[in-house]
Amino acid sequence: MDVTITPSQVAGTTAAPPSKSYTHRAILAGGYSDEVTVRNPLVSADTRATMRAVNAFGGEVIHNTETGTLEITGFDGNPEVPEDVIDCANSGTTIRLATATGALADGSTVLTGDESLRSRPQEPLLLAIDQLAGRAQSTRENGQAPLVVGGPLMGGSAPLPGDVSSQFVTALLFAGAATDAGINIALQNELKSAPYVDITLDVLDAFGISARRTSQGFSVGGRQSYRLRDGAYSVPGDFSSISYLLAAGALAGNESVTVTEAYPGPQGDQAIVTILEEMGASIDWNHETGELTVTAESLSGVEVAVADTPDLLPTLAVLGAAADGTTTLTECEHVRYKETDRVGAMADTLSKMGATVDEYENKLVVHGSESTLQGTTVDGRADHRVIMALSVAALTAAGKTKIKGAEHVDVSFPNFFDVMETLGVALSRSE
Ligand SMILES: O=C(O)C1=C[C@@H](OP(=O)(O)O)[C@@H](O)[C@H](O)C1
Ligand SMILES: C=C(OP(=O)(O)O)C(=O)O
Repeated sequence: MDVTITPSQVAGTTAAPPSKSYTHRAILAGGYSDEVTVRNPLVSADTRATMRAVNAFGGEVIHNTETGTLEITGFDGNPEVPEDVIDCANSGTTIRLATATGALADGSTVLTGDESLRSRPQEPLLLAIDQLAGRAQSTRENGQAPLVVGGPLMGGSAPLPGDVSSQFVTALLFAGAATDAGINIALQNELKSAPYVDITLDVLDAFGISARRTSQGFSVGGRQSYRLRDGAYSVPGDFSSISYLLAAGALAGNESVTVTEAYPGPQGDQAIVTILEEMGASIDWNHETGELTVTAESLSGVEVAVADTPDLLPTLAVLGAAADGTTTLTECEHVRYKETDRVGAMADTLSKMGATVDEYENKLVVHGSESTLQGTTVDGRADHRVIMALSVAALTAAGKTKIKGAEHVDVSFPNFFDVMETLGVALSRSE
């Protein structure tokens, strides 16, 4: 599907979609448990991949469309050897978390995904699993999926680089609780995307699993049982998704845009609120009611290190292109290992729209004052975040912008374009 966006002003109130990161973890923790209800889950292409993984390991995930809940019967810490290959589609979180889960089973698990996923790095996790007495291989021996993993993983200590993906840490903490020995992770360098491990610790704690930071990295004790403390697990709103709504309101609001279900918590991407304030947007955030309101002002450029918040880079690049002055996004090398190289993708697509952008290995500089965005046809690179960020850029461009392959928003925000329409965006869909 292609979406053509006419420059529009936005206003109104909309609810934040449920968090993708929390939903993946709640589904997997439900899989590791006995019986669990997950309220307010994100049901999207990526979280469906994690549901498939839990089913493959012998659990059962049922989406009750009447209550909007997921009813999970878990495999209770003992994943079965899957009957078939697990298709993780486009989801990095799924393949990493399911790879470590597969390493617990007494047999082999085969995992693969789409072309994008099969190009993303997995080697550090495979080496760690080997170190922990499991077996893990890339079929092409290039550190990428398809992967074959076998167990049972005993646990122990493993070194891990911190600058490729925090999902390796998350994967080992989830699986480590079900090993005999537990797992100690020794980080070899500073952890990027660190708040995502805070989300992991938050979900593990809710499921009664004790895991912690150590002076070297992280540690989880073995022989623990996943048992949800409360009757059901409720997923909070997603701040990465919220970032597009706030950016639209900050750049193209004729009145304010209010996002509900925006409660403060461990999500690193809630930094979008302070970054927008620093750029000059007017924001009102009621932490108790979860209402977050933005009113458009003229924005000025900022310097932001995205080490902790990689998923904000596309949104920030667009904000920078529409702001006065220069926006510099630093510590962004790991943002190249996503569904696409998002540093390169934003540099190319925003340049095509008329922005002046300088791309460096670990830095993206957007010269807002030298940029006049023009509507044109851009390729969404089959990447949900690139597509959503470009949709926001299109609101302020001169003329219409056509975004190709826009259906990929189904990865994290399936009704993104419907929500944009309810906020006043004029758009059309075509095949
Ligand atoms: O654990 C998670 O839920 C995620 C971690 C981050 O990835 P990396 O840790 O690979 O940077 C983030 O970019 C991704 O969208 C979701
Ligand atoms: C990178 C992302 O997710 P994943 O790593 O799970 O594919 C994302 O949602 O931007």
